[in-house]
Amino acid sequence: MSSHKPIKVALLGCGTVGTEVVRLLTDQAADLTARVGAPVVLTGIAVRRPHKHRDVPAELLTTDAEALIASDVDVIVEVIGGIEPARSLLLAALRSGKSVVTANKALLAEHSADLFEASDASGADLYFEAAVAGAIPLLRPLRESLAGDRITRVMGIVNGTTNFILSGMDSTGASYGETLDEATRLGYAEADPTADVDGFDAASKAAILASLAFHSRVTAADVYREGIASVSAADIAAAKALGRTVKLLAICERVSVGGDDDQTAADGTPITESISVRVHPAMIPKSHPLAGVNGAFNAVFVEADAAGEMMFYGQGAGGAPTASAVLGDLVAVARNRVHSGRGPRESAYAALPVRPMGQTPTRYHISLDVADRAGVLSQVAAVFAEHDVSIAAVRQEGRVDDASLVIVTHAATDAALRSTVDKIGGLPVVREVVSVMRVEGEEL
Ligand SMILES: NC(=O)C1=CN([C@@H]2O[C@H](COP(=O)(O)OP(=O)(O)OC[C@H]3O[C@@H](n4cnc5c(N)ncnc54)[C@H](O)[C@@H]3O)[C@@H](O)[C@H]2O)C=CC1
Ligand SMILES: N[C@@H](CC=O)C(=O)O
Ligand code: NA
Repeated sequence: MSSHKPIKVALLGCGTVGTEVVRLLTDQAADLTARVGAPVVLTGIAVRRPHKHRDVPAELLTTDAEALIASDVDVIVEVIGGIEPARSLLLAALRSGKSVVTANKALLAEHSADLFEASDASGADLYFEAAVAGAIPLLRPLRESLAGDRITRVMGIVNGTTNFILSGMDSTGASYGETLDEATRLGYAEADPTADVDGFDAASKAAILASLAFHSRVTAADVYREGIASVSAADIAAAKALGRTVKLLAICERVSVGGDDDQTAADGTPITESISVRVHPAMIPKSHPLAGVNGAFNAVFVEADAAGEMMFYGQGAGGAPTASAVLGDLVAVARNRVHSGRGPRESAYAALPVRPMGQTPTRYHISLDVADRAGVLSQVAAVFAEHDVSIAAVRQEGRVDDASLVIVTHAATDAALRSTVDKIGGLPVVREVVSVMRVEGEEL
């Protein structure tokens, strides 16, 4: 039996994730006590609608989240989502020395500076493993296990809803709308699913990943973002024809600053390294390990100087998987309280600047419908040359009166590639730009 006084926990929000947190806390109470070294006791649940039917102890429900935070609880678990009132509630909790566990990526991607400052001022823990890639242990490896290495790249599928939709479109030809409804029914989608399909959710996660991986402060506003709304059946067919598949990727990578860039920091010192943080659909080869990640599963590749390549894979969304990560954090902060310890602090010391997307090296796949006559290829190739974009592969297929031309480029700046596509689209010999998509995960 434990001799330490109970660790009192208050839950804010009781929706998809909150309900599962209550279930796990209840079902595993004895094990949690043994693992923490003290009983972990849920003392209140703040909800918006107390009379709604939920499978949780009704006597714990309250609509007064502030009062719960002001009570003698040790840990606040926040699964409300969104910026306000979550931000004010968590700042109040941290300032009064309560440990905080949150799954709220939108909040962390915008207000981590304030939250970490409040956590530092009082010495209270701030844990958020559930905020990125659901159940998958990813943030703790970045913050702790890899803290002695130099991470160079983090690339992955971090949004379950969009991966569920793209997988459905690729495998069964299911429609976008049908699969989105199903993802919402299964508890994967955000309260407002446009956060998923427009890439905001993945961009928040990319900001959190880049901040931790590169010890820099990156907010959601710094992340280049494209969602999946523009991914068409033609894009998916074009990818399939080339042995590729389309995924919404979050990519965070170090980019060396070349001689031409000549960038300087505000204090005049030359910048030698920057980071690219971006979310967009991309074609990846079917042979790439991320290509086999389907449904609401997430997977994240991490590359580090000494460790080499690692991949983290598992359930990235849904009530129970997300609650697993919340409970893991809850055990960690409870243990810290029992042993008077503290989790890792934020380390934004490297302060690497985020590179504008236009200056980021990317590669494009371009599929064109062109007139089938002599000289077309040379006209198209001339536009690439004019923009200093080098072509890695070309495939041309003729038909009766028109032909298709598929081009994959070598890396060039995104701005040069965009200008190239714009100019090609205006050539009289080009009937239609059928598909344009970035290419990741292969060397040519
Ligand atoms: N559902 C998932 O797969 C995952 C969700 N998350 C995050 O977890 C958080 C919760 O997500 P879900 O449970 O899916 O959302 P949800 O919408 O099912 O639950 C949120 C609950 O909070 C309640 N709420 C809103 N304002 C409140 C207030 N002022 N006081 C008390 N309760 C209030 C809502 O009525 C709702 O029941 C979000 O930050 C989300 O981004 C993170 C990873 C995965
Ligand atoms: N809506 C999110 C939930 C988990 O973070 C997703 O679909 O991944
Ligand atoms: Na996680």
